[in-house]
Formats: sequence, C-alpha cells, structure tokens
Amino acid sequence: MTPLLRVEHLRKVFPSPRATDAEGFIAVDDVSFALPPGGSLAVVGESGSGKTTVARMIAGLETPTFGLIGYDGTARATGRAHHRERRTRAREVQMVFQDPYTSLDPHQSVAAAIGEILRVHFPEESAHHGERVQQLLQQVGLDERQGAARPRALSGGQRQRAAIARALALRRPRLLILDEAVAALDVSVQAQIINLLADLRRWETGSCPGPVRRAGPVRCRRRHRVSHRAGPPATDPAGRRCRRGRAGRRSRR
Ligand SMILES: Nc1ncnc2c1ncn2[C@@H]1O[C@H](COP(=O)(O)OP(=O)(O)OP(=O)(O)O)[C@@H](O)[C@H]1O
Repeated sequence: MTPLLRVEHLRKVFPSPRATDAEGFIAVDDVSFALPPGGSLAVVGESGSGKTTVARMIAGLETPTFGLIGYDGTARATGRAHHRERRTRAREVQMVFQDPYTSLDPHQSVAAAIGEILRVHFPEESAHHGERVQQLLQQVGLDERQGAARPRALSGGQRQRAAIARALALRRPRLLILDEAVAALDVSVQAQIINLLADLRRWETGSCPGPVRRAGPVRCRRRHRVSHRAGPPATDPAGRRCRRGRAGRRSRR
C-alpha cells in the first residue's frame, strides 16, 4: 500500500544568530518514517528535540534543509512545494498547533474563522455554511456564544477546541497533524476529541463511507448505525462499503 506520508532523512538546520557560527543550529537530524492511510503516528521526544519543526515541515510551513517528504505517492525533495501541490495540501493536510492563540486571528470570532475556511474551500455550498459552522462548534463542545467570541475571550481549552473545529471544517482532512492538541483540555473533552479523531480515521480506512448527517444516531449511506455522535457529512464519492459488524460493534460500546 502506498503510504499517505513518507518522510526520509529529514534534516533542518536553522541559521545561528551568532554570525561566527557558520554551521547553524541542527533542530532535526535524519528523521525517517512512513504513515499508511488511516494510520496514526506519535512522535515522542523531550522538549526542544524538534517535534514541532518536523510537523511544520510536513505541513509545508518550514522548508527542510535536506531530505524527502512524500505525500500520497508524490515525493517532494528539499525546497519549496509547488503551488499546485501546496493547494492540494492546504485542503488535505491540517495542523492544529500547540498554542492555538497564535494560529487564530485575534480580530475574528471563532465562527467567522471557521466560516472563512468554508467560503474558500466550499463556495458552492454557501447556503449551508451557517449550519455547518454550528455543527462543527457542537462537535468540539463549543456553544453559540463561544462561537461568537474572539479568541481572547475563550479559555485555553476552548481555543484549542476552536482550532480543531477549524481543522475539521475541511470535512475529512486526510492528514491531521496535532501538536499536543489536546494537552490543554480537560479529560472529558479530551475523550470526545480523541473519539472524533478515531471516527475520522475509520472513514479514511474505508470501514465506512462516512455518516449521513441526520438528527439522532448517525448512519452510513447503507443505513447502518455507525455512531450516536455527530460527525462530518458523507464525502466519499467512491461509495465504499460499511463493514457492518465492525461499525455496529463500535456503536454499541
Ligand atoms: N525558527 C527557528 N529559528 C531558530 N531555532 C528554532 C526555530 N524554530 C525552532 N527552533 C529551535 O529548534 C529546536 C526544536 O524546536 P521544536 O519547537 O521543534 O521542539 P519541540 O520538540 O516541538 O519542543 P516542545 O516539546 O517544547 O514543543 C529548539 O531548540 C528551538 O529553539
């Protein structure tokens, strides 16, 4: 199976602030791994060991000094990503940062930030944007009042949920990079978010084509009950089958 993400010998050297230090500071040195579609990977290391830098290079926010990043069968060696590749990635790869305050626009309400993503990526569905924003807020446990608030009026955990809602606005990001994204949340909200992420992964592996949004239990297109939780609407044009046993067992837990 072609890996969704392939990273080979990744290296990042930041220029040193000291003019005499010509070599620079090595933040990431020779990192390699592969991630299959629907898989998950945890990168563990002490503070300052380069985890965020690896994530930023994969998301295309930082240029590797050396190495190769292959996304969905296309390999990108060092250097800037091609414009078309960046567009595809912007739609399919989402990153939720450690400190959501820096990634949310302080002048924009949370609902407006989510709405902006919808406007850019799904302009043809503008009539449903308001409803979709409310669904996303609800999915991550934020109410309408919190959605109308600016980031500074929210707690750290609420800001993190807003950032996750924004990442999920793309319906089914194929690669979601979470930089300690649930660390600031309380335990029950952590569980909700982890369940939500597990659902997204299950749809990616094709065990179910995704739920059809309706009031009450969520069902896949073949009408099998998948979950009581709300999830993003069906997006899989391939019409892959729901493996009823697996999905059903999960929902009864
Ligand atoms: N833009 C930059 N310029 C120079 N040095 C940087 C830059 N970004 C990160 N670094 C350095 O690279 C190293 C790795 O940073 P990174 O943020 O990737 O670590 P981390 O493993 O994510 O740490 P933490 O767990 O504390 O978030 C650190 O020493 C940091 O100071």
